[in-house]
Amino acid sequence: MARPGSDPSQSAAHTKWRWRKELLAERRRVPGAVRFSEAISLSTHLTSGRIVRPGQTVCAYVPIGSEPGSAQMLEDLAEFGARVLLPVVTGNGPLDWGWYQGRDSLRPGPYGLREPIGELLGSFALRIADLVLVPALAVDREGVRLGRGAGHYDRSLADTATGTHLVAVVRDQEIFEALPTEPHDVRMTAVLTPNRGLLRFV
Ligand SMILES: Nc1nc2c(c(=O)[nH]1)N(C=O)[C@@H](CNc1ccc(C(=O)N[C@@H](CCC(=O)O)C(=O)O)cc1)CN2
Ligand SMILES: Nc1ncnc2c1ncn2[C@@H]1O[C@H](COP(=O)(O)OP(=O)(O)OP(=O)(O)O)[C@@H](O)[C@H]1O
Repeated sequence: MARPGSDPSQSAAHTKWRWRKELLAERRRVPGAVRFSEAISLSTHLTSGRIVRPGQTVCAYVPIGSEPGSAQMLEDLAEFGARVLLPVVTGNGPLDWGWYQGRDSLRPGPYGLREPIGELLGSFALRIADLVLVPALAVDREGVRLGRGAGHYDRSLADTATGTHLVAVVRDQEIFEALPTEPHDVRMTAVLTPNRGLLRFV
């Protein structure tokens, strides 16, 4: 990828915007068959018993567009015995959460998202999670994550209990040496990729 340089005359927010554009363009070029096999690999890691154990609570996400993963990943996690929470966008504040109750329990939400139809548990539901799978466009060696730029996850993750694993999910090529960062960015504790599995930062 043509990586946007770190021009000191540009703000971090502007540099982030340039990274997002490149990363999204790169993702759109990934053939469907590659996406499909990468999604299977992610599911295999998540149900290996080394990342999540049956009975644990996982905040996951329903992948949209070219994001890594699949709706099947949620089914696989549930079948494995994990309790799966999904994010619900309610405005500009932190995300709300609802239980994943099967593929028929999703309805269309904003930005082309699919969201759970059940009861909303409130933003603090995140505190019962053992692990949060965080959608990301890229992550760096220090755990800095680049998201879509709406700030939903940064606002939500500030509330997680200490000890909660924060796992960015990206493609193997989306781990970089150093990404632009701002003070509100919440560091990930690990990254999960299809081919390398789980890499811990701390
Ligand atoms: N799957 C998923 N769920 C998520 C997020 C995410 O990044 N991915 N979010 C992370 O904060 C929150 C929602 N925020 C979002 C903010 C912007 C866009 C967005 O720009 N969507 C594109 C279309 C996406 C595509 O097709 O690739 C758009 O509306 O043009 C999506 C989600 C909560 N749920
Ligand atoms: N904890 C916070 N409190 C208030 N505003 C915040 C907070 N975190 C992020 N923001 C605001 O949200 C906007 C987007 O932030 P940023 O570019 O870091 O998003 P992102 O992490 O890439 O996206 P997302 O979290 O939605 O996936 C910024 O304008 C930022 O000021």
